[in-house]
Amino acid sequence: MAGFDDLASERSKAQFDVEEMKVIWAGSRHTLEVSDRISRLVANDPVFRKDTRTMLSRKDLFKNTLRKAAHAWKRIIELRLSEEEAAELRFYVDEPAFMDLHWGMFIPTIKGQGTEEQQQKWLPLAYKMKIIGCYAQTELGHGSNVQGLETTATFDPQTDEFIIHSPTLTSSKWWPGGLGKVSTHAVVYGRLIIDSKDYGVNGFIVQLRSLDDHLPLPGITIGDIGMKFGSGAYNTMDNGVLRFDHVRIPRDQMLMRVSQVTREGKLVQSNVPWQLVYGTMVYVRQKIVSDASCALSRAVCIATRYSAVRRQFGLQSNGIETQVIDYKTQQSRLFPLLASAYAFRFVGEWLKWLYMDVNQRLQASDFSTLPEAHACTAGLKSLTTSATADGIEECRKLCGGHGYLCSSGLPELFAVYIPACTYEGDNIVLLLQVARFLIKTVSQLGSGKEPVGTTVYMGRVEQLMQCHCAVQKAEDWLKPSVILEAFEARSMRMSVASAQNLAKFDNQEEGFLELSADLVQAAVAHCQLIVVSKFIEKLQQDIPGKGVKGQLEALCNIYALFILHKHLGDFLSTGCITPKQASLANAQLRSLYSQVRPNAIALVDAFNYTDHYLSSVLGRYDGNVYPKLYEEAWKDPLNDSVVPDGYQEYIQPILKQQLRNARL
Ligand SMILES: CC/C=C\C/C=C\C/C=C\C/C=C\C=C\C(=O)SCCNC(=O)CCNC(=O)[C@H](O)C(C)(C)COP(=O)(O)OP(=O)(O)OC[C@H]1O[C@@H](n2cnc3c(N)ncnc32)[C@H](O)[C@@H]1OP(=O)(O)O
Ligand SMILES: Cc1cc2nc3c(=O)[nH]c(=O)nc-3n(C[C@H](O)[C@H](O)[C@H](O)COP(=O)(O)OP(=O)(O)OC[C@H]3O[C@@H](n4cnc5c(N)ncnc54)[C@H](O)[C@@H]3O)c2cc1C
Repeated sequence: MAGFDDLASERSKAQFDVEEMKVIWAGSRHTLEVSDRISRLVANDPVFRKDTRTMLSRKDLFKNTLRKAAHAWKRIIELRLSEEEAAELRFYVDEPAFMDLHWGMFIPTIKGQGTEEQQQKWLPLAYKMKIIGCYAQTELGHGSNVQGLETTATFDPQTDEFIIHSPTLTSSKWWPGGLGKVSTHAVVYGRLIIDSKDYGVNGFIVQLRSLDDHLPLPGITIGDIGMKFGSGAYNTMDNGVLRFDHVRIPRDQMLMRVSQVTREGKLVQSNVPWQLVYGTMVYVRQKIVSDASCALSRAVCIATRYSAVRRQFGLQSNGIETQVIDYKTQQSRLFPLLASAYAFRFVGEWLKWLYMDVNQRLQASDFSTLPEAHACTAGLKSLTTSATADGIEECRKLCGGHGYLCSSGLPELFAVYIPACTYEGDNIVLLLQVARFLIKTVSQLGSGKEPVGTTVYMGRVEQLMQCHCAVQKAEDWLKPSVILEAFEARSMRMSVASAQNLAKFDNQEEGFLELSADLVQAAVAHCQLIVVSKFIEKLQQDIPGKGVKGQLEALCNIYALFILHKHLGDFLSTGCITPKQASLANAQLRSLYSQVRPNAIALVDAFNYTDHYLSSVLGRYDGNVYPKLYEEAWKDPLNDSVVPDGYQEYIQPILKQQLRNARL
């Protein structure tokens, strides 16, 4: 039968050890074991069913999410799951919910910005979920511009309290997830005012709702901000609005790791940089990069399996049509996304390491790597989420008409994913942060301050400004050193050109605004270089398993040459490569697609996704697409009755009218 046979035959063609690739994708044998076990546990639990999500009203959808969250918590306790296993369980439940913000932002903020004492007080309550918290930073009038927040926290020395207040409509907290209907507490960001002096934005732990009856505490107005894009999707989350009318909290509820307010109302700065107030965002951006590879690989898995099952045109001698995955156009759209999923996985792994490293250094009062950690998390968050959002939509198109059906899983995945381009920092705003970092690095070249970390290549500025690409034949593009040099030279030259253009302005801030579109492109080039170089570094590790390394090399080359092809203008205009070398890169890319083709299904099997997680008829492991699509259609509530509700009121009168007209 079509589908079953197609995928079985594809799997038999694989030229590498899929089980070993699963370990590489998971990160370790241990992680694979945990994620495999937990994903099956979730898939086999009827409470975690997802198939009716797009058909529920907002209220039913939300209540169902609450039910799932409560059930998830119950299972975590009953099974005594570790922190790692519990996080996996929440991941595979696959439904945005207040829990994400509680575990993903509220707790990390207290850990990162609270003193030892504050952590001892609040963390046990949060870990046991005796309180539920969210992260209330963004306001109706200000999101990107954190320093523009208007909420005030005024110290009252009489009572040793802060008075939290929303002075204007635009100061209403707006967007925080989990705030609208669930959270009992929030970390609220507001301006610290002491003795009428404004000391800028700080975080405060504020109780919002009664722990007895869940009603808002006096002075607090709170609610949900309304339906968001798509059906189901992010509407399981209660993004909220919050206003304060002179709400009092004890002084020790200001998060005081970065600066402290004494009983006398004196502000004392710690030796840590003030930017640690932004620390949770660095943590979450790092996490978002890892999650991008999950969302993209999920869409790619669906589109790849379906492309092997779907046949159109080109009758072969045996009378069957061509699998659409065999069309070169399909390959040239699909395989770069497959390669990107792997590339984002590895850069995510590296970023996790970078984040752990910066944290360890911070504990030892070494703050030197913080600016790089900020630039890398901001830039890679931007790059990977934009590519993933676009990639999911491309996968929908790769599945033709059926991709537009909710049962393909792609519309909901797209709707749930796209806000990642906005939350935790608008992607353009974040690239501008990277651009500032690059300009600063370029301006310090030659000053004796050597560039470090991901900008170390900038130390070779003279060589990179002059080098000529050595490619003479298509296979030369397979050499990692050739690819790296081309990407380094492009990034170096774009940053230097931006810095030179900026230097022509008397006012640097005005210049920065004027040149911001070019600066963003320079930032993108730098971030793409990071992704390519981390993929290449990954390949230098010991990679066991028959054929695994070869497949990863092919994917790494596809990623790099696809980016080169997409941004050819950059590479040509900076003189990094010639038009002839560009055309050789293209020829090499085509040949790489042919190399990956027989392995495509096995490469997506290596993600080890359950059908429950994919929630897609088109992406089913068994390939049994058509009977299941047919079956799924009949489940739609519209098909509950043969004659639809409304027939007598609305259809019949039209038909009768037409009949009369026809007789006239
Ligand atoms: C839920 C989590 C669980 C899992 C994650 C997985 C998926 C996520 C799921 C759901 C998401 C749900 C929630 C989403 C939550 C949110 O969106 S919370 C709100 C997030 N808001 C933002 O991201 C706002 C973006 N804006 C900013 O970050 C800043 O305002 C700014 C754009 C960086 C500008 O800052 P500022 O006005 O202070 O200006 P600069 O002059 O540009 O910077 C001053 C110096 O500080 C350095 N800097 C800036 N940011 C940081 C930082 N984060 N860390 C370290 N350093 C930083 C900057 O480089 C300047 O340095 P200098 O040049 O040396 O002076
Ligand atoms: C689903 C979702 C969940 C969220 N969850 C939370 C949460 O839990 N807690 C929380 O506090 N917040 C949350 N947010 C808010 C989120 O962090 C902000 O929406 C985000 O930081 C973008 O800010 P903004 O909305 O102010 O966009 P704006 O800054 O208003 O952006 C609008 C446009 O202006 C452009 N722009 C802005 N500034 C510049 C500039 N300097 N230069 C060039 N262009 C610029 C942007 O690129 C964009 O195109 C959430 C948002 C969403 C969508």
